[in-house]
Amino acid sequence: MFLRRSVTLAMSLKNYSSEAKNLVAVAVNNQTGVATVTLQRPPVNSLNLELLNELSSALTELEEKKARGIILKSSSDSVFSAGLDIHEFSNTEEGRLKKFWTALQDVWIKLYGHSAPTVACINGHAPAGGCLLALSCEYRVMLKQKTIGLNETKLGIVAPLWFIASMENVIGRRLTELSLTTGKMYTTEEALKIGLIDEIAEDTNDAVSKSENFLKLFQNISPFARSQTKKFIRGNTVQSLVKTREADLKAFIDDITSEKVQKGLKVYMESLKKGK
Ligand SMILES: CC/C=C\C/C=C\C/C=C\C/C=C/C(=O)SCCNC(=O)CCNC(=O)[C@H](O)C(C)(C)COP(=O)(O)OP(=O)(O)OC[C@H]1O[C@@H](n2cnc3c(N)ncnc32)[C@H](O)[C@@H]1OP(=O)(O)O
Repeated sequence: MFLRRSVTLAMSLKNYSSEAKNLVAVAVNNQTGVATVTLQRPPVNSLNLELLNELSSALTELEEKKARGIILKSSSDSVFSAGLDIHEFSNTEEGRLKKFWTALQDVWIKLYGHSAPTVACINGHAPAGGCLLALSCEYRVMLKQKTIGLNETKLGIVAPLWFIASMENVIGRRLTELSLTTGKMYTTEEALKIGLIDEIAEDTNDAVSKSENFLKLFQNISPFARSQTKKFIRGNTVQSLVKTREADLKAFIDDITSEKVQKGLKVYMESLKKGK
């Protein structure tokens, strides 16, 4: 039985980051064992080092505590996540850049390969890294009239292979190639048509309820059989990054610190501000 009453476990009170803020809240329903993980870094949940570290710790804890399901959502119902925090890219101090990319790799490895069933409750726009988080889950419910996609080429950057694989495993190679090369952002309705998302929701409550319904499918399935099956299906994709983490990190640092990319990112940030 799924009860609406959620208890906030001790872990949700923990402050995972070095900043005196909670950027990720975790609430576990003690009846169902389902955890709701809420990104809460206004205004747009851009993914900086501190948020990624908190998310990574939360995913580890939910693995250890054998959560029965994870619903990933945003505290805002306008933006799920604006993707990676572009300010992290302009801070080219190598120590932080390395920690930042390593934290993103960690989050993806943990979320993509999590033992618990995962749902992205995409209650807002989800460009780039926001789309990556959604693609890492097993099911996607999205609010109407929002947008989603891997738009990296529009910023003059190249989506790494594991971003590409995450999309390819959901919508196939042909559509992934078209989507990434053009940096296409899909509307919710378009995303449903191509299978990038699974369901459309009217509002956040509806999205949470649809996410919970998906997780109910596993009520009578052995968690071991389910998670091993997921591991067989996703294992190769996860391992391809695990084995190449150092090279991937180096490619990121080389690319992002190049003069050409830095100039392009500056122009992109200015265009975002002008768009207001
Ligand atoms: C060989 C391969 C190896 C390595 C490859 C190398 C590099 C590849 C690396 C990484 C891949 C990149 C992944 C990413 O995720 S990059 C980020 C891409 N994100 C976007 O393009 C989203 C941009 N934002 C938006 O479109 C809109 O903000 C959004 C639709 C999300 C929300 O619109 P809304 O109107 O609600 O808000 P805004 O007024 O636009 O924004 C408010 C505020 O927030 C700032 N902002 C927005 N997005 C970001 C961001 N991603 N990072 C930092 N800051 C962001 C925006 O500028 C506004 O700020 P201010 O003007 O100060 O209020």
